Amino acid sequence: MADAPTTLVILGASGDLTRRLLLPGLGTLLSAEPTRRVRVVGADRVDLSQEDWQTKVRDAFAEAGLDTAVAEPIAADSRYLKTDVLDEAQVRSLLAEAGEPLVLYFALPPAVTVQACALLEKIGVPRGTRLALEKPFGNDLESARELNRQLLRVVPENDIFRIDHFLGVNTILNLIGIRFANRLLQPIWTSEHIEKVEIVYDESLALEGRAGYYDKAGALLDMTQSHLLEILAFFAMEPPATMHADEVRGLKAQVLRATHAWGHDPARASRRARYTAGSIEGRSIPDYVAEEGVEAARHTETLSELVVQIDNLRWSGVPFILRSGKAIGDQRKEVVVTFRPPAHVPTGLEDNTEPDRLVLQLKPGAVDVELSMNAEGNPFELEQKELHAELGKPRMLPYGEILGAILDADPLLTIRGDEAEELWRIVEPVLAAWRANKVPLQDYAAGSDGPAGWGTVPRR
Ligand SMILES: O=C1O[C@H](COP(=O)(O)O)[C@@H](O)[C@H](O)[C@H]1O
Repeated sequence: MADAPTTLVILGASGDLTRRLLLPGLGTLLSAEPTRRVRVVGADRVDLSQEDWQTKVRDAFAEAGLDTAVAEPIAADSRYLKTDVLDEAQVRSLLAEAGEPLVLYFALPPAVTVQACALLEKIGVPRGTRLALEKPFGNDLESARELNRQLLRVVPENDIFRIDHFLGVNTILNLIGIRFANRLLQPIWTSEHIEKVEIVYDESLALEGRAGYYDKAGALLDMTQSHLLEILAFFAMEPPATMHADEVRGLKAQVLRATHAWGHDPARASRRARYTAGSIEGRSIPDYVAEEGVEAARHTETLSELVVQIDNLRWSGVPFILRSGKAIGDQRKEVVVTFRPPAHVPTGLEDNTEPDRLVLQLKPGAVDVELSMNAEGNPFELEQKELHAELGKPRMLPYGEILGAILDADPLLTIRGDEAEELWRIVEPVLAAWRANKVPLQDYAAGSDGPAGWGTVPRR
């Protein structure tokens, strides 16, 4: 007899995450892998008829371009179970009705997720149940540790999937290919050859009505503590022998353990700023503090920069500049590797060029290699030339990749408990320095490129 399909229970089924990301992601997964067997169960506190839920599923699948022949049986089989995740009787009944094997996806506010996990600890879950949790994972190192301990009382580590959707982005996964499958780059991926690395995710997007979440998080927690440090981990980890989750996640945790604020001085290693009114591509953007739901007294930053060092043999002395901001005029979503100058350029060649650079563009995906070459006119004059390759369209949305891995019970594309704790351990001293007002909160006009003078590395 064929194995039963995995049941994906989405807790928080009427929410924004489900509509915008999870169901479309699932749609693209099923489009790329139409023979996959999955049952979708929506669960939430609100009243929703079976028809309305199935329409939601159908609409999201259609939006994702999923063939009706694949979409229809899954949508028609999909059920909505009205459930308050904090009510013991209702959760028991949800678990009994959902069937196995089971994935419980918490598309819920973090505080509710924590309470719901406490309830699961009390009532237990069927063996083999997988738990998928969205960021933020805890609100500080201590709460992340406590949440890890609690989750481990419910299911084993490899059944906990801490989500970071950047790990499903093909251009970020390409870091593994570009690093480890190229003889040309492998030997030079060290401090001997690399001068600095910039990991930048500057968005033109402003607050867009997300004050409820963003104003409490800010740029450092929203992007650097999670996504940018995960990119750094892929960029800087030691070479894995295989792509097995235990091995790759172990190597990522290892490099994160060696990561600290530049000079171990979080105040000098970080910068923060907040946008004021401005305009982006004709859209006028109000001052951040004038946005609905923002508390000016929180001093939330919308742009942050953190320089870190990795205290190990491979990376000693190389600054990694992690920067991300909102309402930035010139969107830049890229990893830029600047190489050291050659040890000697033959005397007689006129060299006015910049250092060699490798630019990994994360969105849209492309790779640029900038090299010094003989100029078109005078062969004794060097100029910078760019080799450009497009990465092409991903096979599915990032959430599709991640859901696929969860349904396969493969934790490779999610964050292990100790990694999650390291991410907090790295940024907590920065937050403490900011709270103590050791770093001024600068401002920049929406649509500008942020305050001048950033991107430099303080002397250690
Ligand atoms: O997790 C988040 O990521 C997005 C950026 O990711 P993208 O895939 O949408 O480009 C960011 O805008 C958001 O603030 C943050 O919470």
